[in-house]
Amino acid sequence: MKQFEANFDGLVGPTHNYAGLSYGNVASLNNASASSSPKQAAKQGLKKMKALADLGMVQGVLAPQERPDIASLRRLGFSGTDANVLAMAAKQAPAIFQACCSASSMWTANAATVSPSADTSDGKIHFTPANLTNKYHRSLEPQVTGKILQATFANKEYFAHHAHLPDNEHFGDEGAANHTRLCSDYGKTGLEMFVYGRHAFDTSKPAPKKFPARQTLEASQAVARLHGLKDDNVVYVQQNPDLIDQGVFHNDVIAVGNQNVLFYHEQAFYQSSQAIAEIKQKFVGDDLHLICVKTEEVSVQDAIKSYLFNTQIITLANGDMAIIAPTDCKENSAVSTYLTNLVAQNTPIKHVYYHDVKESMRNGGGPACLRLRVAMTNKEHAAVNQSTLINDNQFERLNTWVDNHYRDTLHVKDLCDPQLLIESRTALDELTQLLSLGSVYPFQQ
Ligand SMILES: N=C(N)NCCC[C@H](NC(=O)CCC(=O)O)C(=O)O
Repeated sequence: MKQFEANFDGLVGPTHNYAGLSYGNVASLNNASASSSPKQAAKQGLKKMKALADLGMVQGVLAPQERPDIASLRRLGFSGTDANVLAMAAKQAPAIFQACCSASSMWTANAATVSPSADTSDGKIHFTPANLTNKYHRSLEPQVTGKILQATFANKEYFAHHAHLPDNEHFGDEGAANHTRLCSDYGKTGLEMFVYGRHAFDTSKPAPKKFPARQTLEASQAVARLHGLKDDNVVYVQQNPDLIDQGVFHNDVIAVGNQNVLFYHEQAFYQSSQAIAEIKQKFVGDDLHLICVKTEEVSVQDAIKSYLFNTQIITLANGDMAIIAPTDCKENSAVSTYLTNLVAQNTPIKHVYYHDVKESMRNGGGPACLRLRVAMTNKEHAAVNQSTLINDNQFERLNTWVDNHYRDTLHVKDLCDPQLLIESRTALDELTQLLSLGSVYPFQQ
């Protein structure tokens, strides 16, 4: 039976804006209050999805969330009509209000952790939505993310869905951004690598000093248990705390893996040589390619600015691997030189394709942030909600939908416009028809 890895990208929502919400994510802080283009952001994302579909990849889409999140604002005591809730919150608590307007669910690498059926004890694909406790605006996502995942992967014979971990920072979980699966083939049992930032229940252990560690070891261990993974097929690696303090807020900013390739910066991991030794020892297969980028080749700052490691590494139909990189990598001389040399070396990576995802990059989200990977068999592929898969028709329909409902520009001051809430809800109601999701949003209950 054929095995492959699908990418499910987050569709950018109608309220995409730069609110400087993510302390520790340098791009988010640097671009706070810049004006955004929700329409361009969504179309950039769709263009990348279509490019991968045209490369023969299985490409899906995960719907955005209802923003402004009126229900969350009411839970905080803002009351009256929806318009009044918007006006009251925007006036009395602008930072909280802006957090309730974020389109951050677009970064579906943070939507969940996914364990393919070749790894799990019950032979199903397991999903655990990330609780994203460290950032308030992201902590609003897991409930609806769970509903969207269950409407996308509905067939209980093939897909198992867990509740997100407890909403407490001891179990801070940022999903697939801190999870990499190494395997000799997508359909064979893989080594699932969980990267965490701190030990929540043992403060004697190393931890970053300046920026928060958003993922805890205990959260990663809980997900591995829930997914029924065997200890021999799991490795826990601590992120280098010094790098978190330089702005590496998720592991997918400094490392990325695909099948038998781990592409990472030499400073990525704490006690790196022990971590790599354990990965080598546990990897099932013989030709593991560890592509370690040295600081003198690409500095940590260049890696963070260009998102060299927030690239997607995909396996094409002919077996070659390709890197999907943001154009920011092309614009950085050290990084573009590195990539040009890389494809000429003797590694499985033979091609680099650049994509403009600048609207997302300005909030610290690159190509890999925008996608959730799901390795699957043909039968599991057939069991997915087919309306969520990108083909020529669905691409056209979604682009037209964006053209009809999205604003060309948006500024933080526009977020309390009652018309924007109406536009967003109208758009999402139509989207749930387009993607055959059913009523997944609070406003539809
Ligand atoms: N690396 C991965 N997998 N995901 C990137 C997430 C970026 C996101 N930015 C934001 O949420 C900024 C929102 C704002 O400031 O408006 C975050 O920090 O959680």
